[in-house]
Amino acid sequence: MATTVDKIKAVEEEMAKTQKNKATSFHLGQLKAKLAKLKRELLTPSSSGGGGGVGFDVARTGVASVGFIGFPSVGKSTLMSRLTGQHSEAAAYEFTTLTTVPGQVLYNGAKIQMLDLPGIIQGAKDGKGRGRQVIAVAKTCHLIFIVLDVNKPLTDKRIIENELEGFGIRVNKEPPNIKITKKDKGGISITSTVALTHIDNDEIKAVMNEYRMANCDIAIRCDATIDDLIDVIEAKARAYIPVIYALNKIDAISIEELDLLYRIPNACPISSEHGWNVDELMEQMWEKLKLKRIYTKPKGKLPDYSAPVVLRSGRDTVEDFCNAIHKTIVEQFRIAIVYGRSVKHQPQRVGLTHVLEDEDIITIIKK
Ligand SMILES: Nc1nc2c(ncn2[C@@H]2O[C@H](COP(=O)(O)OP(=O)(O)OP(=O)(O)O)[C@@H](O)[C@H]2O)c(=O)[nH]1
Ligand SMILES: [K+]
Ligand SMILES: [Mg+2]
Repeated sequence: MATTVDKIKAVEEEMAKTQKNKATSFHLGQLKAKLAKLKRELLTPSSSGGGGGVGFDVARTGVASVGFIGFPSVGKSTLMSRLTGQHSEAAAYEFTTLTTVPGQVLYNGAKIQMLDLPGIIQGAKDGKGRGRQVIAVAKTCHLIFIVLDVNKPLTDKRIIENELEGFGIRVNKEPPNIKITKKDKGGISITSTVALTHIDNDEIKAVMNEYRMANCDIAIRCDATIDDLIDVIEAKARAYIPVIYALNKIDAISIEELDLLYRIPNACPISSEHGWNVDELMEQMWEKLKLKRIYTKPKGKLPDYSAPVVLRSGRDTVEDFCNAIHKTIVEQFRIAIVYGRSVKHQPQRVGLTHVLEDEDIITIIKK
């Protein structure tokens, strides 16, 4: 019997043979959906040849985690030791690091977990080396540092991105603005608020057909591609994760070369060995993580600026704040008084569902 990897290869070959035009768009849509389903099968731990993060995952600490991904010997472990003080074995030979090594940094009062990971190689997503387990850990992180050696070709960047993409990670991207609502009958109806330049209705219908979704309303609010549509259907298998390219070993290049590196978006040139520009890397990390520092002000006293409660965006309501301090607080909660960017009036009384912003000051009034 053909393995999932064989089936993927067959579909990819057929796609390569098929020219994209009006007559083939239904067929191509079907193939793309087939491919996405096969890839999910490959990555689901229970299926044959699958690989989850089991064995490579470690206990999570702190408010957010950052995973280090890169080819062997680009300097991930040197960076880890530099940032966290947690020693992670570094050496001139490849695959020095064989498992996840956790460490922690305290930045702006937030405890952030750093995960040094083994190096991956091209083809990792298809099961080469232990790449799948490594990428599975990265998929659960809130931010990924793609570490690159600036002495190596810049095409490495694209190769690593492909590996992550193939594992369902979407790099520096928001989920596509497409809403699919299932119905009992009535077939497929497609509405779009912008002109669709990449897909036609035939293709969309082919994908929905392949997923056995015969009745649904599809509202498209972006110039989506067929891959975007599939990403929305496969939402459970996708992770939208911010990435910073840590361009390491800049001590080995010239100033002219360094100037070019500064033009790459989402990149931060560094030298792990010498500690050059790692402050900048930490600043970029802070921006990408979008954490919110909430200062507590005991009634009638000054706010405590020394130890903020740090929340992640999306889990940033007054209720989340209460739970971050102690589970029982919500039961005794009457009202909160908030100063800062999240409120119009300074101060303002708010309830549990109110969304807080970075550097808000809060007083909890109990029943
Ligand atoms: N010149 C220079 N060398 C560096 C720098 N950072 C790391 N190295 C060297 O690169 C080699 C590999 O470093 P590691 O930290 O072990 O790299 P790694 O990515 O963790 O490697 P694996 O765990 O094997 O995947 C070592 O010889 C380091 O001394 C740097 O900023 N500049
Ligand atoms: K190494
Ligand atoms: Mg290492």
